[in-house]
Amino acid sequence: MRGFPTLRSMTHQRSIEDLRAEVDQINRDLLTLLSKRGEVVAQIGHAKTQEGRPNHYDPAREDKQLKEIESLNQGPFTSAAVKAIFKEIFKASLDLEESNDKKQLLVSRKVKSEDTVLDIDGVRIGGDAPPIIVAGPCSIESEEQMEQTAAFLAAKGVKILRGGAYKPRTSPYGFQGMGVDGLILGSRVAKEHGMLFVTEVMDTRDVEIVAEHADILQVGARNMHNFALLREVGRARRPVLLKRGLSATIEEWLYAAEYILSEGNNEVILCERGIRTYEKWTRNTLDLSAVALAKQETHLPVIVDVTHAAGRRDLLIPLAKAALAVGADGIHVEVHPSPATALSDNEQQLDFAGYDKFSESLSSLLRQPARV
Ligand SMILES: C=C(O[C@@H]1C=C(C(=O)O)C=C[C@H]1O)C(=O)O
Repeated sequence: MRGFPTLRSMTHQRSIEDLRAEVDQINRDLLTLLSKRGEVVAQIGHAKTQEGRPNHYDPAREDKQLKEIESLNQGPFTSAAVKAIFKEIFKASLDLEESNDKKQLLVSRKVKSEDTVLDIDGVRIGGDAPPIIVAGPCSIESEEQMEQTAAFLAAKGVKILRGGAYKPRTSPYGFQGMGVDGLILGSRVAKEHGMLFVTEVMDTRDVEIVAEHADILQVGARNMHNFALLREVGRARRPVLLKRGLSATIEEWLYAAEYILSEGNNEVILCERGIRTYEKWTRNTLDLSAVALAKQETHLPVIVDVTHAAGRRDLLIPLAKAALAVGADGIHVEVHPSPATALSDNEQQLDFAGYDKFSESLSSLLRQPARV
């Protein structure tokens, strides 16, 4: 039939409203399919987590799907347009997998929104407690050294005495620590002065003996990735001070804490101690954003080891002030009666006069709980 369209043929052309109603229905169908896809993807994500796969992102799998989609595409959209849409779907799917994973982390605020406050024999750490000071020598060296340090620090109101009995030294020929004798000495001296004793454990085989003598077990920066040790301290019924690894990302640090919590030990104190960067004027670079982020993402107390972060005495006061300003729940600082003759870290430990100046400079900040 030729000529102008008749009224009848025109009625075949559907109205915009009618077409839009169909689009609305297609949107609903697409959404149903997308949600269904999201549920399946979430199950894939869960399976990956259970298998212990470190990455959810799988570019090869995404690529395979894009190739198939391209070969099936018959228009009207170009392959580039269809692929762009699917890439968005993959991205949203990956976000879903990863956020589900985070949601389940025991360290996360999504699982426990309120601050964890440790109460170790009346010493409160985290939440609304005023910031604590953990102080003492790098290594336990002698009775006289420990006695003098504990007496001095206890008189200044310090409640937690540190001191290494097992030392992770760069050189195997460096002083390796006093071992069990150091544990016995450190715990006795701390007790005599009404202090808690924190010391590092480096080996799964030592966890039991260290837990017998220490009030808090320290996992050092070099062992943050020692998953067997993390699990073992997770089984020990003692609070754990977990230092961030030298080159660990914040995520790796929090996963390390997760290892401990996953074994049933919820009493973990995170400790930022500076990370390795290209900077040479400081031993490490204090990562203040890690402190703020760890406080934001987790419910655990976070303290800052200013001694190792700086590696030099002249920066301890400003760095400690900065740490408290970003919400740290405490400061870790090395103090030795005679740093020049110390068997380890003699560049960075404070002597007693230095500690006096340090604590006076921080006194107003130490009275108040950290508030950001
Ligand atoms: C769902 C998966 O995880 C991610 C999301 C994908 C998707 O949405 O199709 C594909 C690969 C991964 O990056 C998977 O590995 O299959």
